[in-house]
Amino acid sequence: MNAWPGGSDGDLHGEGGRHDRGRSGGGRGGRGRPRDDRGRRAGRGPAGRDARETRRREQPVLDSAREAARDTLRAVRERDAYANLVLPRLLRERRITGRDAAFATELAYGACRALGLLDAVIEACAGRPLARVDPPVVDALRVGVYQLLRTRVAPHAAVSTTVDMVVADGGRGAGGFANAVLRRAAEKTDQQWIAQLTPSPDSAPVAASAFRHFHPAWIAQAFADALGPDAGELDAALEADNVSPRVHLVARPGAISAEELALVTGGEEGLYSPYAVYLDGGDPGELDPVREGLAAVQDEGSQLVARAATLAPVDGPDGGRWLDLCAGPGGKAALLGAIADIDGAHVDAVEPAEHRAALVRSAVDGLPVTVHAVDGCDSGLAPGYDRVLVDAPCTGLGALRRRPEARWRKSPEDVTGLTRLQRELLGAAAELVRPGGVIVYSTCSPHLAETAGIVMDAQRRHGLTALDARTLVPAAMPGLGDGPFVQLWPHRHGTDGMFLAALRK
Ligand SMILES: C[S@@+](CC[C@H](N)C(=O)[O-])C[C@H]1O[C@@H](n2cnc3c(N)ncnc32)[C@H](O)[C@@H]1O
Repeated sequence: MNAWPGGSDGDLHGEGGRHDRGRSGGGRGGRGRPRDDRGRRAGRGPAGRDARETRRREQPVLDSAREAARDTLRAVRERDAYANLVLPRLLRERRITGRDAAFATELAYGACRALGLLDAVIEACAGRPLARVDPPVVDALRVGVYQLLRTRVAPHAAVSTTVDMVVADGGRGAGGFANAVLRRAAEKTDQQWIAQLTPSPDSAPVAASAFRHFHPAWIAQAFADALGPDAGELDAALEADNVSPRVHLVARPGAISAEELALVTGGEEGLYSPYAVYLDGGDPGELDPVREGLAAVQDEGSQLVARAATLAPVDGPDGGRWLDLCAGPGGKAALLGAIADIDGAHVDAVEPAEHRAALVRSAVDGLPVTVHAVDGCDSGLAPGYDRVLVDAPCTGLGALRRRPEARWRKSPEDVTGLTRLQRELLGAAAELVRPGGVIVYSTCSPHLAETAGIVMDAQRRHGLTALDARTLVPAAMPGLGDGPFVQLWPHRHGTDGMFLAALRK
């Protein structure tokens, strides 16, 4: 198809290759009228406007939503920025609101997630590796190809607006190159490109699923390993990372019930955690119960982990000495603290990073929690705890849906360094818990090396006994497998992919 009617083929080597809005004398589409942000044709204006438009057409017409998306991708690439921190700031600074803000968000986050497919298509169309394309041009092409393959934006609008951005940034030669790449990309649908570029499902089924659902193959393999006999759910597990999660609130026990919180916020009570409320939109920071400290944003899976740490059966009476060994930024410490307040217990919360320890202090304000800015592997705290929560630093593979670019940043090498720390922290917990006391070990990752591997190693080395963690979450939860550990999944439970094990000394 001709994505940009009347357009030149450009130059795949990035030389010359003027794109043709000027040549047609009629603007984009050669029909004499410019398009709006989505490529729709604008109505004719009063006398004098046509002349102004002709003059304007000689300059690239920039589009604030697409530029914000392109600039977000640039910040992610150049300075390892988080897309979901950069984009809201750009939208605020540039006063982009309403539908334009929603469009920019879809483009920026969607392109970050789909990077594997977008880059493979760009390489196929450019006939050269991405490393040999000017990086700022790549940023714009990612936004353009995303529109062509994953949105309902008219192809000619996706092409022309992207070429405009490239010309404004890199000149007409770069614009011609971008035009040619985009027109080739527009010749096929996303499904056709996926069919053409996916590794063979027969010889590499996991890599094929990874490509289809925009994940690095090693992450898809880690999910498949963790799903084990349910590896047939791999596609669903990967696809769940491509959807932004609903906001979950936690109703602080003793301060407000989930039922009251749902009524006040217009939310819906959670399916599993007795403290959870789901919100459909809006800024949770604006809600009165959140501003007043009665509720906070917290994934339902995290709520279940903190709750499990308070429920796991200890041998003998619970003396009320509880420990959160990896507390920053304080979500679980706050829930533990609220339950401790009701149960007459006290929580020590450990977080070595001073700025994160400060976040814990603020989260637990008014609760029976003492924050210690020390290393959990060598905390200096006196042993004898009844309950210890080790919510260990991990790869975060269970929360990829929260950070659009995260999956492309992580590497298998990250796992090695983290498992060493996880082993040490669980060893420290085994020293600090009293005989008969319990440790709850959790990660926001389903990677077996970080989950069952660490726990089984600790059982052997420290003589800990695994309890059936399935009894510590609501019986209504489906798909908990054979135990004794619990692995939550976004596609099954709507929570982050939290892992949870309970061990008694
Ligand atoms: C997964 S996060 C914990 C999240 C927290 N439990 C919550 O719910 O808000 C892991 C935390 O462990 C901290 N951490 C890293 N190294 C540590 C260590 N040696 N000892 C204790 N905590 C550590 C990290 O700074 C991070 O804040």
